[in-house]
Amino acid sequence: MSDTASDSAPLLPKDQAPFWAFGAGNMAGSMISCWLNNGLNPKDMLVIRPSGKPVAEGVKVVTSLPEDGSTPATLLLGVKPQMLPQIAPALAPYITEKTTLISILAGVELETLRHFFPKAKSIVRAMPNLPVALGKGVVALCTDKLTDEQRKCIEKLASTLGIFEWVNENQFDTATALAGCGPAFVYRFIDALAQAGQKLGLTADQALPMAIATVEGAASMAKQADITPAELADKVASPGGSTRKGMDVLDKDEALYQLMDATLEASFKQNRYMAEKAKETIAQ
Ligand SMILES: NC(=O)C1=CN([C@@H]2O[C@H](COP(=O)(O)OP(=O)(O)OC[C@H]3O[C@@H](n4cnc5c(N)ncnc54)[C@H](O)[C@@H]3O)[C@@H](O)[C@H]2O)C=CC1
Ligand SMILES: O=C(O)[C@@H]1CCC=N1
Repeated sequence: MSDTASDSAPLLPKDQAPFWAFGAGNMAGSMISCWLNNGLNPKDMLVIRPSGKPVAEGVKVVTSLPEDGSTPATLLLGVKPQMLPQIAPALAPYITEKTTLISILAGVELETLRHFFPKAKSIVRAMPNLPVALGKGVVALCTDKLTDEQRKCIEKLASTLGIFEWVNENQFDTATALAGCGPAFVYRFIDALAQAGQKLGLTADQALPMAIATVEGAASMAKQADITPAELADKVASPGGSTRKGMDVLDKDEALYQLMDATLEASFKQNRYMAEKAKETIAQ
């Protein structure tokens, strides 16, 4: 894992601009706002989205692809994976031998992206998660080929969003399940922790902030500690105390581990399914 890019280069080198975003919903929108907050020049950015809704001060938003002959040096593809076959034919002519294409589409493989965008200089799959909005996200990355300069630029962009990790493409769906989907699982856990507290007598106004702060504090501590989370758990559990009694419930028949295995496996399988569906469209 890395949280720093290799040097103090600008967020987007001149030769990697203009930077277009095709589709800017929850995820691409969060990435863009983090980059803008960290020095991306809004003038380097063009957002193409059907709603035409503004993104940020100074960023041009259009509802369809420009027809003035302009092309992007870098393009962030942020539509839903199922949209790819519909949007690719119109977008492909804009993706030239000079373009770095960054796709955040869950499940859609490099080979499929290469089929739709054959001329792209490089294609990068990036799997961010929602906390990138705060610069506290996780970004899994893989690519088919990159020059050193492009790699530096990608790492700079990714490190601004949080920490990044290069993975093999055969690890990508697992990274997606763990980190891309992971915030949703953690939010569920927080909600469940708070609801359990309410059932035992706290009000919602008391339980929810306590649950959120407990997870935030525990995660910060796990990040800094020189022992593993499993060992930290044992430090909280005093012999004969109440934590152990609670952990006995989580640990019985490895209940929590089994639940997380099944959870990640279900997400992983859906990523594989989306990959196969996207591949079917290129076989037709
Ligand atoms: N939400 C999340 O936590 C994560 C999402 N992703 C990926 O991000 C992508 C988008 O997901 P969300 O942001 O959650 O969905 P979303 O529905 O918020 O965003 C989709 C965007 O695509 C745009 N769009 C639809 N048709 C278009 C067209 N013809 N031309 C241009 N733009 C078009 C929509 O206007 C919208 O801005 C997906 O591929 C997903 O796999 C990846 C990691 C995490
Ligand atoms: O649910 C999804 O498909 C995307 C991928 C990771 C997070 N959201």
